[in-house]
Amino acid sequence: MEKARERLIFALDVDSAEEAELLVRMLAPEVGVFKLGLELFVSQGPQMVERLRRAGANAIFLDLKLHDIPATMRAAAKAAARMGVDLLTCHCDQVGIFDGLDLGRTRLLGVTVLTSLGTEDLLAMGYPEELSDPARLVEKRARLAIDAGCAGVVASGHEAAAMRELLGPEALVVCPGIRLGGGEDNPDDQKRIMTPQRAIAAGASHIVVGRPIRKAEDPVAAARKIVEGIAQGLA
Ligand SMILES: O=c1ccn([C@@H]2O[C@H](COP(=O)(O)O)[C@@H](O)[C@H]2O)c(=O)[nH]1
Repeated sequence: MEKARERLIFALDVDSAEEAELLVRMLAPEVGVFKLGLELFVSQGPQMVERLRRAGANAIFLDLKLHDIPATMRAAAKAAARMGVDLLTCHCDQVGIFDGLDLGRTRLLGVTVLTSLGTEDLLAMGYPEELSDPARLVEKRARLAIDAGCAGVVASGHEAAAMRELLGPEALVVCPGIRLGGGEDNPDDQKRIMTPQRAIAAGASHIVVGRPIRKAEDPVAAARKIVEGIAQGLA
């Protein structure tokens, strides 16, 4: 089960430092990586990284989805690396953004197409018909992410198999938009959803889960059930 647990990333989408610490203490035995996203980072600031560590988070994923000109992206990535986070997300619109940059233990993940987006959203954003299928755009953006110097990508479970084939066995393929009952569960604002088992079996290295654990009656039991799903997907 240890191998399965390491692949579960829990999204700490709360705005209070105390609530985040409580969740880390409660879920550390079940979860491999804790994700510090925009809500908590903007509310509490960089000090939150150290607070999560002290609460028991072994690995921290800073999900800031950096998006700016190369000089600003590089400077922000270096600042995140100084905090010693394990993973950091960015949008990669230009080749070679991070060329020659030593970020130590911090590995970069390129965001491909947000899991809350579907074909209609891409058309509304101005993408042409041939790129309005999220899978096509994910592939293009994954290539840019790797060319920019990322260790992997964020994509939905629907693209996990294609990502694994394109990027090879070592790449990180991190999949949010996870729902336990697949299409039958409440998707909230997610459009491209998949079960833990199917996402992992398709080639995801990690899955990201927030509300299905946080809003469960028993978050520890929900996390355990997800780890079981991951183990089945690995088998
Ligand atoms: O494409 C993306 C990229 C990041 N996320 C983040 O993952 C979690 C998902 O939360 P749920 O409650 O399990 O839906 C959230 O923190 C997002 O910011 C994503 O969903 N999709």
